[in-house]
Amino acid sequence: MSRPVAVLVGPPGAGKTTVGVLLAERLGVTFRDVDHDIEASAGKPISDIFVDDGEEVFRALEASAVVAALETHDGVLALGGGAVLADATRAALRGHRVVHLNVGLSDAVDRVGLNTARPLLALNPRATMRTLLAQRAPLYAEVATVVVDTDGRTPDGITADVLAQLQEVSA
Ligand SMILES: Nc1ncnc2c1ncn2[C@@H]1O[C@H](COP(=O)(O)OP(=O)(O)OP(=O)(O)O)[C@@H](O)[C@H]1O
Ligand SMILES: O=C(O)C1=C[C@@H](O)[C@@H](O)[C@H](O)C1
Ligand SMILES: [Mg+2]
Repeated sequence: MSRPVAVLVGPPGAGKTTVGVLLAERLGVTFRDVDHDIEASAGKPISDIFVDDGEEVFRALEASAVVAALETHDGVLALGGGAVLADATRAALRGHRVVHLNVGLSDAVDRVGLNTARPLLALNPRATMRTLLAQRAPLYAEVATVVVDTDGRTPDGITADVLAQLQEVSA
């Protein structure tokens, strides 16, 4: 059984996909994004899964996709922003190197913008993001072995910090 070299968690706009790609390049490993796994197996975008099937169905697909990816991927793995909501997913993350990319309200809203690909943030993005950050902060903290702040920082700088902290943890 393989295990990821690092699992990235954090809210929408934290930069899991952006930093994950850079981190994988720096480590010479492959990058995998559970959001993409779900879209590939459902054959449609996440926004369509939310509209056609509802959030509950999406969360069930997500929980299975996370377990499958944790068991089979040996590179860098990014989870969806809400994956940590599932008790089973938080339990499955125990023993893994989990990097929480931390982002504050202002940077998160700026980065996510008005992009309708994020169904939860399609209406009133700022208020929704504020609630989501507050509700999920303890869940990211519970699973993280490394925390990196991303506000006002470039993806390259964040990636260097993640690498340094991962090395410290495994030293
Ligand atoms: N450090 C950063 N500074 C400025 N912009 C950034 C930074 N990191 C990511 N971005 C931009 O913010 C947007 C969201 O980034 P990204 O898709 O990587 O976030 P995510 O955490 O994967 O979000 P989601 O949970 O929705 O998948 C993208 O347009 C990306 O280019
Ligand atoms: O924060 C969330 O709940 C989500 C984040 C995205 O990565 C996707 O997994 C989906 O849009 C839900
Ligand atoms: Mg992403």
